[in-house]
Amino acid sequence: MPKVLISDKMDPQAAKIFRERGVEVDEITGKTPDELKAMIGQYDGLAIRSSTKVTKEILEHATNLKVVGRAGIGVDNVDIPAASAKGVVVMNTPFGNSITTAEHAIALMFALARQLPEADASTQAGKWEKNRFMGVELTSKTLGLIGAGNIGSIVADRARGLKMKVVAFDPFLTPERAVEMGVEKVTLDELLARADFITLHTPLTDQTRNILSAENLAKTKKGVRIINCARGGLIDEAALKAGLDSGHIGGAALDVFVTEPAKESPLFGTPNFVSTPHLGASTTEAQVNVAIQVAEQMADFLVSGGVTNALNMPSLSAEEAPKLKPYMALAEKLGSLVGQLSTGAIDRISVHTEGAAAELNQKPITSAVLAGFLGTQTATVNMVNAPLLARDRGVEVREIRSEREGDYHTLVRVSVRTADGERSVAGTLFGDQAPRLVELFGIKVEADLVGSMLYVVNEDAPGFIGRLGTALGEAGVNIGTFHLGRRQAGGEAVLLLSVDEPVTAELLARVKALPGVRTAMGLSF
Ligand SMILES: NC(=O)C1=CN([C@@H]2O[C@H](COP(=O)(O)OP(=O)(O)OC[C@H]3O[C@@H](n4cnc5c(N)ncnc54)[C@H](O)[C@@H]3O)[C@@H](O)[C@H]2O)C=CC1
Ligand SMILES: O=C(O)CCC(=O)C(=O)O
Repeated sequence: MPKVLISDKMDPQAAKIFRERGVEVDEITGKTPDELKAMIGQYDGLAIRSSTKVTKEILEHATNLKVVGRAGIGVDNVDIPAASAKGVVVMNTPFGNSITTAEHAIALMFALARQLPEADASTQAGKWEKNRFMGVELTSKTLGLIGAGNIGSIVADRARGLKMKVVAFDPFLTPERAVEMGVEKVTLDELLARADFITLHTPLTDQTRNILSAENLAKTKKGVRIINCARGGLIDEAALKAGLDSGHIGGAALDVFVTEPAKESPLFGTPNFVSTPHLGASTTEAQVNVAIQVAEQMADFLVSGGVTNALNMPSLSAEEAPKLKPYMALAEKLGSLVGQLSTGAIDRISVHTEGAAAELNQKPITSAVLAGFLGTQTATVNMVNAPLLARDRGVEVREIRSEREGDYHTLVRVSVRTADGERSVAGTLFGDQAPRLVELFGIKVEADLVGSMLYVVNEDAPGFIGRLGTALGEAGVNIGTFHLGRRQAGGEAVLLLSVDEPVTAELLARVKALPGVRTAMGLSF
């Protein structure tokens, strides 16, 4: 039974779903990195929010880990390249908390417009400072939206409901989508010059870091009010403080900070500054949503191989997974076969699907071929890290589909190119389930690739099979299955035998010494 650790505070629905789906679960929150390192080795899955930092060091100790699930959107707390290199799938729940976060941005916009936190503190202090708190209306004001994705588009919708004019800067926003959202697509400079309120909804990337830098803040309208419910680091906090102090910036509300938890900041205590402790996603509804989603996604993956919302692997629905499973087994065996039989550097692998196989999601099939192929060279490869490893090794990967059936109703062909040219192997599924090799370097064969196998290339001549059988018998090796193919009578022939023991160097020497043998190799699947 797979075992999952929930290491951050999460709605109880998550643990309930894991248990219902046959996944054992421990809920242990608040552990230090060292404590997590010591315990992570026993888990197949790790469910987190933002507190747990899934670093390279933690991953090094995660000997059984297959999946990290983030109950939320941002995955800045997960070292995705390190997870990918280790073959660990990283998933998030990209929609479960979007409405809640958008509402928080709107709440902070109102808080700034009417100085609600300061008015509240003053009133509760018994001051009744009616004349001190003069607000502004939102109606007819211009809201500058930086980032018009899931959350940004909900903010735009709510702002339009408040009769605001919305201008948006997002390099990936199409003109059609801008029209659909009812926003005006503008450049960043135009947004800075026109907006009365600016709200940020982008991830933190090299392009967005300090997108509100001192220079850009200086381009804003005097009195602008700024809201950040996305990520710390999008605004230069020192420049923001200077802008608030000078009065150029009329107000700022931050839910997120460069350093979190933000227990101290030069911004604290600044007039017209409002802050919340990364509460964007903190509503009952959002937390139930993300907890359910993350548990369902992780359980799907651990129990049936379905992949949803993975950031480092192609998606594979729970319905697709059982259909693809036998293909992935076939693809992995074919990849492993070409890996074991190839000598010399391979610079290209092509995965060609024909018939029924061509109608399926190709990415998992290709990843399985690469995992099988690279598994012959390195121990720590799986479908997650195989495409990266192939790229790192300079192997070009091609996918070709032909929906028309050939000799078989479904076929996967794997071709590898080396300095000596291109060679291929092909396989099908018998009864849509059982992987079978049907072609080996241009020779028709029909073989189960299973366990220890002996591969022999010989000259097709009478008496050879008898001599080989005798040699194996004398070596005390029992033959399980025997598969034969030849290019033409009297030409090159191929033998694939499954044997009950691993093929030893001594056995290979005996076989190679037989007259007519061109090559002999041990294979294992
Ligand atoms: N405060 C909180 O508790 C929460 C914060 N978030 C954060 O909110 C942010 C936005 O989340 P979503 O809307 O779901 O993401 P999303 O991926 O749907 O949207 C992000 C948008 O940013 C745009 N973008 C990327 N680079 C840009 C650039 N250089 N300039 C302008 N726009 C750019 C993208 O094109 C995309 O449209 C994320 O950073 C996420 O982590 C999300 C949930 C809760
Ligand atoms: O889980 C949380 O409270 C933070 C949510 C968040 O920042 C996100 O989903 O990106």
